This record gives sequence, C-alpha cells and structure tokens, in this order.
Amino acid sequence: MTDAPSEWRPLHWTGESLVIVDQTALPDEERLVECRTIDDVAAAIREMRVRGAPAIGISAVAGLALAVQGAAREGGDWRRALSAGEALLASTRPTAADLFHGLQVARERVASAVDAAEAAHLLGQLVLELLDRQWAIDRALADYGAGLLRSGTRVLTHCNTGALGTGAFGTALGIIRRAYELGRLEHVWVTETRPRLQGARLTVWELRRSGIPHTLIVDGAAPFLLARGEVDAVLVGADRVAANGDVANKIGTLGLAVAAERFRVPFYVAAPLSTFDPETPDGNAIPIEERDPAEVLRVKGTWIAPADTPVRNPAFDVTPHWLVTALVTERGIIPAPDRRKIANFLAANGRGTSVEPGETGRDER
Ligand SMILES: CSC[C@@H](O)[C@@H](O)C(=O)COP(=O)(O)O
Repeated sequence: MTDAPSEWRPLHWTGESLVIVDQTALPDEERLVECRTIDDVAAAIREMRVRGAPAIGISAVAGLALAVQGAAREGGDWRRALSAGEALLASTRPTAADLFHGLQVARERVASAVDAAEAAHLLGQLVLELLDRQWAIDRALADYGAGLLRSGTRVLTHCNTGALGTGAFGTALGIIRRAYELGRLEHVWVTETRPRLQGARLTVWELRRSGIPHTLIVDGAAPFLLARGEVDAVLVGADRVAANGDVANKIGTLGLAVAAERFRVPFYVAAPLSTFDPETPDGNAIPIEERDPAEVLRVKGTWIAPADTPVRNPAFDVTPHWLVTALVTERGIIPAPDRRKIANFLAANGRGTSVEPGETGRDER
C-alpha cells in the first residue's frame, strides 16, 4: 500500500494498458502515452519514453501482462506469448538488471496458472503490486541514504534517478528529496548528462517541482567543482550491480567516481535490490548497451556534427566497486562493497547464498 496516494506518479496501470509520462517530451510537454500492447511497451522502453532501471522493470511486467491478455482474447497459446514477450523485452535495454528481474518475477507468478485468463489476471495484479512496492522501497532507501548526509550538504548527481526513473519516489534523487525534507540539503549540482540530457531535462524538472535548490552544469564541469571543494557527496543510481559490487550506470558515472576519489569526496550509489545481479560476476560481464549514433550527432533535432561522423555511443559505463564509498539499498547500507559483503547482504535479504570471510574481498584495485 502506498503512503502517498496523492503523490504524482509517472506510470499508471489501467488494467488494460500502461499509461506513461513520455520522458522524451519533457520538460516541454507533460504528454501521456498509452501502451495497449506488448509491442507498444517494448517500443516505449527502447525509445526511452519510459526509462530508469526500476521503471523499465515494472513496465516490462506490464508488457507481459498485455501479451498474455492478447493471447487470452484471441485464444492463443499464452505460454508461447509469454516466452516471445520475454525475448522481445529482454532485447530492449540489455544493461538494466531490473528488466530481467521483472521478467523472472513475472514468470514465477504465473508458473502454476491454469489458463490464459488466470495468467493475465495474475500479471495485472503483479503490476499494481510492483508499483506500490516500489514506493515503499524508494522511501526506505531514501531514509537510509539521507542518514549518510549531514546538515548543509551540497550533492552532485548524474542522469535522472527520480520518480521518473522508478515510477515512485526515486533512488539517488529520492535520497536528495528526503534529505531536503529533513533540512539537511543545501544544494544539488545536476550534470546535464549527454547525450540524452536526462539531467538537464528530467532531473531539473523534478527538482523544480519539489522546490529543491539546484544548479545545472555541463558534464565536464563536475571534476572542477569537486576539485574546488564545492561538492560534499556524489550520489548516483545504478542499472546493474554485479556480484562484486561493480556498478553499471549512465555514461559519465565512472569519471565522476574517479574524480570523487581523487578529491576525497564520498561517492554513493543508490540501488534497490532488484538492480543487484548476483549472476553477473563483475563489471566486465555486464552487457553495455550501445545506442544510435544520431543521439550524439543531434541535439533536439539539430545536427551538431556532420551526419557521417563516426560515433561511439555506449549508454552506460562501469565503476569498479573500489571507487564506491557505499551502496545504499532499501534494506540498508553496504559500505566499501565487495563480493563477500554483497553475497552476505543478499543472502540476509533472501537472495542467493552467503560467502565465508576471506573467500573474496575488496582487493581488485
Ligand atoms: C532510478 S534510475 C537508475 C538508473 O537507471 C539511472 O541512473 C540511469 O543510468 C538511467 O539510464 P537511462 O539510459 O536514462 O535509462
């Protein structure tokens, strides 16, 4: 059950469709898009109309619900529709662990369904449950994270990790919101986050709505502000946390982590347990999505370089765990994360098995 029924939410399940706030239209327009089929959902994820790892995960489950509803209506084989749907969704944004976590939770939910109607009903219920649960997860994570920040903190954040990114309260931006509620936050530095400008377009939009003081900077300005002592903490989200604590997040995160360590500023990563992937041993094994070169060559439709310029456009980078001061989750904080601490933390919270002391550690610098 949500504790804030009147809170603005960017994802809405009608029972027959998923209605999303189109994140490609923000901040110019608060446009709603209704996804009525799994193809609509897959396209919305791929085109980043809905984005942010937890929001992608919940949307994927909604996509499966729509696929199974379709099979129920047309008398098709719902298990086949489910498998095809999983394959389609898995191909959309391969880095986000929450997507695969969502697919797995959905599969488990319908494992003993007797027919398409029952499976469709169970998946619809699951979408509503996940939306509610995400609110509780985000709020708990925000409380833990805000506990790390002392009064008067100036935070730097990257990309968008707010309500738009989770469908609820936000992860790193949720911590910022909570710290502000508690009177601990002085200022937020927002990196613009090339090429898709999630910081400039989305995080600024959310901070304005919440009345939180902020300043936008170009990505390249961040190390300078860290060097000048104008940042007390860097706070980012994650798309996947590997078993050893390496973190995939929006391209540019690694540079922030390196600069933060060099200038002795704590670097915190906020991620719900659904973003942890114990099956991925380390950062090298995380699949990194490469996106369309046009994202780099054009800004808001305007070409900024010749159209045939060679481009490399990785959407994410990997920060090694030894640059992470602490991981913040909804179940608590993992300081100086390493393989053993993460395995034990996940085991204590019902995922995976624990690791003995000394087996592996924070030794891979
Ligand atoms: C709560 S959102 C966490 C992450 O998904 C976020 O930090 C991020 O990198 C989003 O990337 P995006 O490509 O915009 O989906």
